Amino acid sequence: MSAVVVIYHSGYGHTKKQAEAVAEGAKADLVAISESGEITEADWDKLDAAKAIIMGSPTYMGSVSWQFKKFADASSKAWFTQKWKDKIFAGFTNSASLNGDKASTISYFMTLSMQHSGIWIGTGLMPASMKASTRSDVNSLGGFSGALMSSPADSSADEVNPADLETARLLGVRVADFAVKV
Ligand SMILES: Cc1cc2nc3c(=O)[nH]c(=O)nc-3n(C[C@H](O)[C@H](O)[C@H](O)COP(=O)(O)O)c2cc1C
Repeated sequence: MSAVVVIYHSGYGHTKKQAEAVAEGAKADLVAISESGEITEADWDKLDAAKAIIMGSPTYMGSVSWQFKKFADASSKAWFTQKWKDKIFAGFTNSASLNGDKASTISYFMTLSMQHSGIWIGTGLMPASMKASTRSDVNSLGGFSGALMSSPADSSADEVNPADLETARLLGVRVADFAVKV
């Protein structure tokens, strides 16, 4: 089992690419939440054993998908005994608009992490916010609290932005570093 687990939902495959990039950076186990909002008992065991949990969901209607929320509600079982206390947490989200209220999704991940008495890790990345900045720069969406990706509504999962994937990968690297330190 890996020290870091990436748990995510993706309806149409875009956020899956982002999750894979985070997992690559963190050398993490990937756990996909199913279309019915379920994970297996073995997946729960992985989460219980992890030092760090990185959460991901597309932003749907300004928040996590209902499948992710079903997982979050099911995590109340771990919450009752504070099983995940002092684990490291981080998050990422992807949506169509450049903004699209992605911050609400990241904010929800942070709330969930605090309910589990965890330690939140942000991206630690400076934003690409100069006149010369482009969408080919790392962290061009300026995510401090979590890694952000924007996938235009008419784009396929194979067309996700490489710089956003690199932003995701770097979040994974950072979380894995902290998992070793803590
Ligand atoms: C039900 C639904 C709600 C959505 N709500 C938002 C939204 O609030 N903001 C936004 O920018 N995009 C929104 N989108 C677009 C998705 O976030 C976008 O298509 C994303 O790439 C989907 O990721 P996925 O392929 O991992 O499911 C929504 C899409 C769906 C299907």
